[in-house]
Amino acid sequence: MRNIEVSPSIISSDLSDLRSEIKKCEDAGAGSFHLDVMDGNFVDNITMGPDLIRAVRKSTKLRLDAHLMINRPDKYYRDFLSAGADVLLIHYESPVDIGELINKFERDGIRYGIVINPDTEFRKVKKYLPGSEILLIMSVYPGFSGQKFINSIIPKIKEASDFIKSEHLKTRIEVDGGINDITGKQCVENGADILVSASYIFNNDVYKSIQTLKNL
Ligand SMILES: O=C(CO)[C@H](O)[C@H](O)COP(=O)(O)O
Repeated sequence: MRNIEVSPSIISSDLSDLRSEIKKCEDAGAGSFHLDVMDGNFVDNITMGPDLIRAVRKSTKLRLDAHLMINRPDKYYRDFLSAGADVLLIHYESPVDIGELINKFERDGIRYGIVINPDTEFRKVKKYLPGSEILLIMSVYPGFSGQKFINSIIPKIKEASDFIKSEHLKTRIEVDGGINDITGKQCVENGADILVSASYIFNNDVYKSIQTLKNL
């Protein structure tokens, strides 16, 4: 497995704890951090904004992906970039013109990835993949950590992986939601490159669980 991306959304909101947890994840071999940005509209939850991302940025040099679960990624994406996010993950389901937003990213050299919810078919985003660094396949309905992995998304990972190989694209497949040693293994076997995980890591020994996912 190439990359374990830790989602620190369930770590304490105490900043010194956040820093020590981040350090622990780095020492365990995490490849990047996944920052869940939720606005209480696109999903039924509110989480980190640019200021918290800025705090995480100060604590790590690893890649920061900002997963924008918000209604207006077009209006706010610059705030996340200036806070220190490296890659913007935008939902196909966002109520904005995704094609137009991607054109802006391409023009301005912004790194981005496309996210699809469990019910969204892979074929809908095929055309956006050539410039997309990441295709994030959600394995839960976005909004909350600690949900159960939805098994029916597995064929979508395989379909995306076959397509990416046949088109010789560089897009990496990431899976997020309910990832543990068992579900993570299924994702890897079907072509996932990056696994995002929060509860499996933080409800267990951080070092051991990151190592287990890395070794899948
Ligand atoms: O927030 C989420 C969905 O919106 C994620 O599922 C989170 O990034 C990972 O959490 P967990 O590993 O507990 O499923």
